[in-house]
Amino acid sequence: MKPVEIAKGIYDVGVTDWNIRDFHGYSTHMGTSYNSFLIVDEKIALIDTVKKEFADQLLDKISQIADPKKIDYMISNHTEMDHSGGLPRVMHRIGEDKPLLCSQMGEKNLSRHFPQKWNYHPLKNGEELTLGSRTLTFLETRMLHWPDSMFTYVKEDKILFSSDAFGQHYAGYEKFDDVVGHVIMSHAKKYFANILLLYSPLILKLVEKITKMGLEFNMICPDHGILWRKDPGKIINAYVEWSKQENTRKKAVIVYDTMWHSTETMAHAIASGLAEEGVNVRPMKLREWHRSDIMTEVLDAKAVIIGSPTLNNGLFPTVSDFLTYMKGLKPLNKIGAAFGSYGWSGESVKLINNELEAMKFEMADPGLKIQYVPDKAAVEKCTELGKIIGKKING
Ligand SMILES: Cc1cc2nc3c(=O)[nH]c(=O)nc-3n(C[C@H](O)[C@H](O)[C@H](O)COP(=O)(O)O)c2cc1C
Repeated sequence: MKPVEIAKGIYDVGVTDWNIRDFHGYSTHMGTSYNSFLIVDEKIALIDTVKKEFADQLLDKISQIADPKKIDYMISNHTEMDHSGGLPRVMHRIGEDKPLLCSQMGEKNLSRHFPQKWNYHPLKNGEELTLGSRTLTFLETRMLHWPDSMFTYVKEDKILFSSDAFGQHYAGYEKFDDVVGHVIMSHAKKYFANILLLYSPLILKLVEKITKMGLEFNMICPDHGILWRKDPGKIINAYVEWSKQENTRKKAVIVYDTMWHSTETMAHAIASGLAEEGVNVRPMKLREWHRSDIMTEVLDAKAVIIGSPTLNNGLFPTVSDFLTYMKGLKPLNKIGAAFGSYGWSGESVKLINNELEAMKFEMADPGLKIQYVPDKAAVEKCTELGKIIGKKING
């Protein structure tokens, strides 16, 4: 792929990783891209690099525009290795003594990744750099999503280079929101649900801060996926809505696993009770769905109902896995309930309740456990539980 001129003298020189399916532990349906931006002015700056194994592709693209040795500034918006892994190759080519601009935490974190004694220029929040006709402003966005994260804003072009924020794991020749269309929102949603959800309060503060500063955006350029040029407000509004977690949709997700289908029978009966109450419900079996796909559904669900058989006095391992994962992502304002089949000791429901209560879910019911295979009466109890949860969602 050739470099794409996204505005006069500003190029996306990033690379596409078509086949990546597991991105630090969650699934990508469509690969991803590692975006990197070259700004050619009186001085030349490169914003972010790419994964180590793609560094030569990045350098090839840069060379189509300018000799890499002519790059005056290397800017690192984020230390994570999908953006910094190419730094050793790039610094070697552009000159080891070239200024490497990053946040103050960026300097600390980069030096914990790379032994090279680069010419670090740690930046203060709001610090500016003039490239000639353009001014770059650096905005610290600590913990969005790492301590080192920052944005780079080009005043004159009103372009925000937003690092991992507003990204999506999407690989394609379409580079812009208006070309790819609305389908991109499902990728942006999955990315938010799995990477940013836990920082929702910080996101709301950041959007408020940016609004107060009166920053305007002609384009938002994240480090993954497409660039927002037609409607940058669309992704900002979506982030605000997702971060508020008001969960106004009548939607429930039933997350479960099963060995002999008893817990599954319960899941489907609970689902039919919810459906009777007009709730949009999705039963999702953990060994069929990746935890990150389930989390995407959880993002805008009002209720999350978890089912597990009892196995060796505990939870089925995939259920523990999911509860650990969801707990870390800190979803807010959810209704919860637990269910499961058991043989003799039946600990699973209590264990799930403990976890959901620790996550401050509003419990709809003490939970339902059924011994071995659910009979007709047990199935009715499950449907009843679905209705109880449905009424709570409606009420
Ligand atoms: C290897 C194994 C270990 C089990 N351990 C327990 C246990 O410690 N306590 C219990 O109540 N039931 C235990 N059971 C019984 C299951 O919970 C029971 O068969 C249940 O109906 C399975 O539900 P499922 O069909 O949804 O998998 C165990 C079952 C298996 C296969």
